[in-house]
Amino acid sequence: MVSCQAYPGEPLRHPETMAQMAQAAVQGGAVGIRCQGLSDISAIKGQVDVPVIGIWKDGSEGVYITPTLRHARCCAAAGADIIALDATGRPRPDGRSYAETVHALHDEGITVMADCGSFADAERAVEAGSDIISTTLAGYTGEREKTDGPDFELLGEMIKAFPDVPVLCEGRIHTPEQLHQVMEAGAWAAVVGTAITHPTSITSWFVARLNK
Ligand SMILES: CC(=O)N[C@H](C=O)[C@@H](O)[C@H](O)[C@H](O)COP(=O)(O)O
Repeated sequence: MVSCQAYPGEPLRHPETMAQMAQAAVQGGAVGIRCQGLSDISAIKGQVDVPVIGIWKDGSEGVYITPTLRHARCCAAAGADIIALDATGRPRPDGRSYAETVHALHDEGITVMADCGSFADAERAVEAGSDIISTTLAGYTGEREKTDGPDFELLGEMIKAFPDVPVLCEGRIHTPEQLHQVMEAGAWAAVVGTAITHPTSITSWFVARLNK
């Protein structure tokens, strides 16, 4: 699957642009799209037939990926097929726990993906009944080192501990070879973002190599 996101203030941050990006990714073989924000979700849902994982990023510190039940409900209303949310134990702006949020969403028939930053998050996410658990926040919550590539160690631990739960690998998959390794390790699916859809980062990788 491919994550199509542009960050605040960036030139590509426009729903139509992200919808075009998503279509281009699907043409290349993506079987699902992850995207951010209500406008992007609805624009992309209008243009692709593959499942869409929706998130709403609000802020940039603490719990910012779909931080409350309201954010998650809005993503579902915008058309997302799966809603991903921060599954850490950190305080959430609406005071609900992750588990309470998942239970409320399940009552409404919404499929939930848990963005985890550690094995403890994954345990809590499975306990809460998450439909999919993911390594998305590994390296971003201070609990694990930010590895150069995907966090293979956490991925392996999650696959081993939860054989009956779909485990998705997301975060810093930068090459086709890394994607292959992730799937060989037993991931149920993987999301690649920056390396496919963020030209500013990709350009900077080339520039950094020249300046080394
Ligand atoms: C930590 C966080 O906020 N991750 C975000 C989650 O939606 C995105 O910024 C990432 O691009 C996405 O997870 C895909 O990962 P990568 O771009 O590394 O392939």
